[in-house]
Amino acid sequence: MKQINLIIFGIGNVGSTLIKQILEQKDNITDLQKLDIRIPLIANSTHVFFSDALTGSWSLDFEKFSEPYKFQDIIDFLQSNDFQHTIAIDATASTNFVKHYAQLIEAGCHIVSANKVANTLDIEFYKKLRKKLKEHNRLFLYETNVGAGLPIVETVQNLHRSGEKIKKIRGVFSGSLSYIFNKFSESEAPFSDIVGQATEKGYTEPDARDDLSGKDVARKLLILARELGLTLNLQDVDVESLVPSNLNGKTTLNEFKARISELDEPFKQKKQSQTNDVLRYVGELDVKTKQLKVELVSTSKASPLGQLQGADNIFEVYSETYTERPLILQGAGAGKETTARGLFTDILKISKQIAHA
Ligand SMILES: NC(=O)C1=CN([C@@H]2O[C@H](COP(=O)(O)OP(=O)(O)OC[C@H]3O[C@@H](n4cnc5c(N)ncnc54)[C@H](O)[C@@H]3O)[C@@H](O)[C@H]2O)C=CC1
Ligand SMILES: N[C@@H](CC=O)C(=O)O
Repeated sequence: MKQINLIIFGIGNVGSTLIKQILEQKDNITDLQKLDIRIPLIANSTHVFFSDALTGSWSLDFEKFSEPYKFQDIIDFLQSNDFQHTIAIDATASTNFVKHYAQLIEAGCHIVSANKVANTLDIEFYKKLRKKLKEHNRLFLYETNVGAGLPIVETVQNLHRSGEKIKKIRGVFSGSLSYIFNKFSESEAPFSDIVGQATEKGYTEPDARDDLSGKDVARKLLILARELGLTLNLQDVDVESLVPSNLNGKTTLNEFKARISELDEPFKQKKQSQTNDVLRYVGELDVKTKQLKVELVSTSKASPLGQLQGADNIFEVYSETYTERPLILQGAGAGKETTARGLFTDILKISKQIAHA
């Protein structure tokens, strides 16, 4: 029996669902996989809760017993406990938090992340992180960075590592925008109401402008491009933003929320003027030309992109083997359950690897 300690940062939609899934599966995993999974620490942006044994009432315990913390408290906790196997889970959307990855690795943690920031900061940060992981013999998995629980990152990595030349990846990379345009195309509701629904369902980023501006899709394209060895940066992605500049930039999130209905009329007009059946927000990565672009397109309802339902993503991978007809991955591309399950899968992959090392 190997003991695996998870320290979880971010207990919002995804983090709290992950805790629920782990607690539900804990006994099965102990019996079948001989892994004793424990969660000795959970934290949000301000408070941490140290626990001997997290139970189903963890959120009440967190409210009552959590305490304000500095990041050094986490490192001190790891050093004083000297756990044999620790995995740090990043279920935040924080840029500040990823700057602590190096310290976590030095303190012995492997990392599993849903947060796309570490993989999309400048290429120097990206390379340094991988060097640090190598020096300390630690693992970093981030399948949920693209397509939530869909295994697109691993598929692209496997094809690339086995020498398959990937030429193009195209598709709908955003679960929230998939949901938004599916609903918007089929209903009379104003655009802003549908964005609100996507946020309520947990599909959007904490700041929905990260989705609407195309930044989230740009990040996903960049993550796949870097897997293929392209040393590009976020600025290299050509993005058609859906947020007018007067609501982006210096506008606070609360101001944006108060004024989001300003998007209703322009989107109504876009819908009325489209030449085809449905709107789709499409990402494309052309490996040869190193061009990454994100744009709103009007497409036939009968096409694979047009047939998407709910918050589904679709990824079409064109390569030397998959030339005429691409390899296709399709399914829910956002949502707390599917994303948490993706994190859980990454945790088990690392656990098995370290348990058998
Ligand atoms: N919701 C979805 O469908 C998917 C989400 N993701 C990613 O999962 C991550 C989390 O998303 P949600 O759970 O929806 O967000 P959320 O807003 O519901 O939760 C974020 C959590 O992170 C915490 N946090 C923020 N800064 C922190 C810091 N510096 N240290 C510790 N905790 C911090 C917040 O207090 C909150 O508990 C994001 O990076 C998102 O891109 C990835 C795939 C799908
Ligand atoms: N906000 C993202 C969530 C997953 O990464 C999306 O809409 O796809």
